[in-house]
Amino acid sequence: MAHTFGVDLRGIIDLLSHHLYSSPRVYARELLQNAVDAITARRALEPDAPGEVVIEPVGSSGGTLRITDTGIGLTEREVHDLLSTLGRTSKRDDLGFARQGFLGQFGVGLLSAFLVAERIRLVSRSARGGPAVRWTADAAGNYEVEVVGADAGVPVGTTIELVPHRDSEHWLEHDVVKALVTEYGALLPVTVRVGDEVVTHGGLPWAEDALGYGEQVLGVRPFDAIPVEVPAVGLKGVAYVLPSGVHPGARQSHRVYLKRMLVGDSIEGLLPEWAYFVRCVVDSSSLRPTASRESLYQDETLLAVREELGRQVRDWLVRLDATDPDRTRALLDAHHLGIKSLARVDDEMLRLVERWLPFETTDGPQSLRQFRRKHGVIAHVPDVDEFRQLAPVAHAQGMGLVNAGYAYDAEIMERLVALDGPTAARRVAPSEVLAALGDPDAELERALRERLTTAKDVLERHDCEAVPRDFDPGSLPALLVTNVEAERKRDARQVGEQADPLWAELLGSLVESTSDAAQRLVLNCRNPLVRRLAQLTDPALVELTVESLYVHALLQARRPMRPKDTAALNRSFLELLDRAVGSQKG
Ligand SMILES: Nc1ncnc2c1ncn2[C@@H]1O[C@H](COP(=O)(O)OP(=O)(O)OP(=O)(O)O)[C@@H](O)[C@H]1O
Repeated sequence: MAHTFGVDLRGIIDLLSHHLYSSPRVYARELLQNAVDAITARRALEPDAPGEVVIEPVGSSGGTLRITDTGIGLTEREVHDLLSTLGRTSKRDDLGFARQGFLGQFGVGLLSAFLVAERIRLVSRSARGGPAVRWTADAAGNYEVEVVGADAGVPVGTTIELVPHRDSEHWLEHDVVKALVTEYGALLPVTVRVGDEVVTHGGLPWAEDALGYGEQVLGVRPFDAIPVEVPAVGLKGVAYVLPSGVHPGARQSHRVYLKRMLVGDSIEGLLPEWAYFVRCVVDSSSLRPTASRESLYQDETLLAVREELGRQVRDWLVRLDATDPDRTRALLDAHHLGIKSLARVDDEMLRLVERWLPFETTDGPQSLRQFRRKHGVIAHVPDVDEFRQLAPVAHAQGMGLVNAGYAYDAEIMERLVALDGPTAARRVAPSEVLAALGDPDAELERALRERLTTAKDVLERHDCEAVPRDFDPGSLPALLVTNVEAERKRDARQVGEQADPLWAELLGSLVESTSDAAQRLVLNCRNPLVRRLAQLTDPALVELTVESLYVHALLQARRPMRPKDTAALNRSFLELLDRAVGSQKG
């Protein structure tokens, strides 16, 4: 024998309120949506039919909330069929596909009224004829239907009345209702009133003043407003480029309307991740909402829309680059991370980065293109600290270096090589820079090494080995580099394989060092102070000079100062001062 499932309405309402909808506030949206759909249905029969929804919150109409529409209304049969059967809807066709033009489709929305009401009363008269009908239902699943009568003066349309739960009255009061209805429905294409106040806008506010609307929505004046459109899903709107201060990890959130009804303010997944500095406000006629209508269904269509919107933002960037260099630079300043990330996979973005984004170089901040024009190749170091150490050395040798130690830099260099060939960019190993330093005069080196033996304690204290070398400019007394022996040996072998024999030999001499000190102080024998150091006889002065040179080189390398470095700085500075003042007195 066949049986039919029974449904416990209380269980279903509990499911809706705790697991489908995030808050009881959605009741306002569902009622509004049904009213608008009813007007749409009526206008399909009578194009000139009135389109108005009036909401009277608790207080203005006694202890209940009333929502009246001038829609298609319901016949007695439809009331039984559509309102009293869970999941039954008039908004799907015979094959079960959502009908064009309607907001609803699942046949459960009306139940959300039970999130705030213990009883729903509905009076309706169908535009298709027949008497007015009254339907009364409670949250336990009991309902009654009665015919009001053909001559009761009920106009075509529907009035729904909610009798609130004891603790839900505030959801139905004027201020809350007005705020909810305005938030969800301000852009709806019908007139919606809360009491006497019309809350609908009439048009799309971003179409009138995109930047002004953006400022209102974002709380800050956008950098720019890009009109976006995806006709395949009836989508139109604006992509707002944020002015600055957005973190790349920040969650993207967009304001999305479906058929002019708000879905939400923090909808994700509408733009590719790289566009983290863009926020959209869009309305679409055919993107699919989830059953709660609080987010978008993640399907192939949404993926295609995401691609297309990403493409439109990117095209805007390319246009900006071609027409407005100053704004392009300002944009890159604010959002270089997102744009760099895009440059890894997009050649036009790569060119934009190459032309406009300032990189730290031995010639000061400049674009890769500028650097390449001067040096022929983008010689880059893939680590910020390494760059800081090597930059003064390289600069002194007239060797140009680019700091490629920030996010995406290395991949950008690889892309440049892939596009423009191996001469476009080249990674520079530390040993390559050090190898360019010459051998000092033998006599001077011998004298200097003797002094360095005197200052052995100072050098040991700083875990440092001193190496005399000969290089330009003579004004630079010393350089401090990290002695990463293993890495240097590896680099040297690598460079040695590629470099000419002379270079390979120089490299070999550097690598042969057996010191396991963590740092290397490269003293410049061309520098007058270093030359004088070689002649000093007072051991205390030798120590003071070596420590001062060390501290100076440390500051030059822009390394973070550890407490013992700060102590050394104070000690040497004060002692030098003391000696200078003392000698003045004498
Ligand atoms: N104000 C109204 N005027 C006319 N018919 C209505 C009204 N409200 C509800 N109905 C009828 O009741 C049916 C069920 O409504 P309900 O809100 O539960 O689901 P839905 O709107 O079809 O879909 P969804 O669950 O996506 O909102 C509707 O399909 C519609 O036919």
